[in-house]
Amino acid sequence: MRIVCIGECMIELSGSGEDLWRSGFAGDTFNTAWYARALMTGGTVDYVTTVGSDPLSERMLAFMASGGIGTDHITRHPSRVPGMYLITLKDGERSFTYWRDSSAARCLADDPDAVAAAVGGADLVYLSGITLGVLTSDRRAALLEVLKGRNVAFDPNLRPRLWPDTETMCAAIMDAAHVSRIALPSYEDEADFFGDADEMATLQRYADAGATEIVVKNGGGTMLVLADGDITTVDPGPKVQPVDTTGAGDSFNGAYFSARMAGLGPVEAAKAAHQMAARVITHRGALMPMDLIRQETAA
Ligand SMILES: O=C(O)C(=O)C[C@H](O)[C@H](O)CO
Repeated sequence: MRIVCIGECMIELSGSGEDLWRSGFAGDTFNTAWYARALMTGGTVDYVTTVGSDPLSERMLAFMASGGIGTDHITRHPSRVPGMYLITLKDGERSFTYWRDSSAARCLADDPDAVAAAVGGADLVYLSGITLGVLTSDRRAALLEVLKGRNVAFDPNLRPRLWPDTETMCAAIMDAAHVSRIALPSYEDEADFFGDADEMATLQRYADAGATEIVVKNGGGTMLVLADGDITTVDPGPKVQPVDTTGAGDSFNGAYFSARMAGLGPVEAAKAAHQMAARVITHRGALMPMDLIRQETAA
């Protein structure tokens, strides 16, 4: 089994709220690759992006490789450097400050043939609304063209700051939905920007676009799962008090893919994925160390 995740990994600054910051590497699609890699027992997880030729890019690649994530299809930009973001917390709920306007990752689809080579033979290709939001509209179209007809999983991960306006964002999200078999939207965000009246409206919109396997995530609330034409309501159990919600949805996706690759059905996979996300929000930053992910999952 080979999963290919496409997007932007940044330098992440997380901290205790005082002027002492811990730096790491994170970015939604990379976070998903990380959790999938930690939880999958075999197979390959590759990441596709563009990094720079600077020392921090080297460290980023070394970090990815140290986690067992394939970097062979990551391209280099001669002068651009990685983007960066800083996490601010309020009662465990995160918000981000970004420095990414001219990051190297914005060039990840400059060579569509290279992307086609990277996803060739993949069992699953994963991208997000953030992947789309860092690209120009022509590169976005070229990327979606490469992905047409493949087994594509998509998390809309709505980030309005990456887009000129809500209309452009929503149109691009639905363009990606049309090439996706699996959709993993989060209800609250979707309601904010698409005006969905309830979780079912979110599910229906992605089903209408052509997705046949859908999980509508819902923070700690009830999820909806569409699989084989049936819709199941999944109660995730008691709410967890978050320390830092960064990476919750991404870890959900990684655990979901790992569970599906291991043969679990979508409903069971969604339950396992929710358990992973519930653990992630008790840790600071997007990524838990891989050995801790494995230990806590085994316990
Ligand atoms: O917000 C982004 O673009 C990021 O990728 C940063 C975080 O790692 C991600 O949002 C967490 O889900």
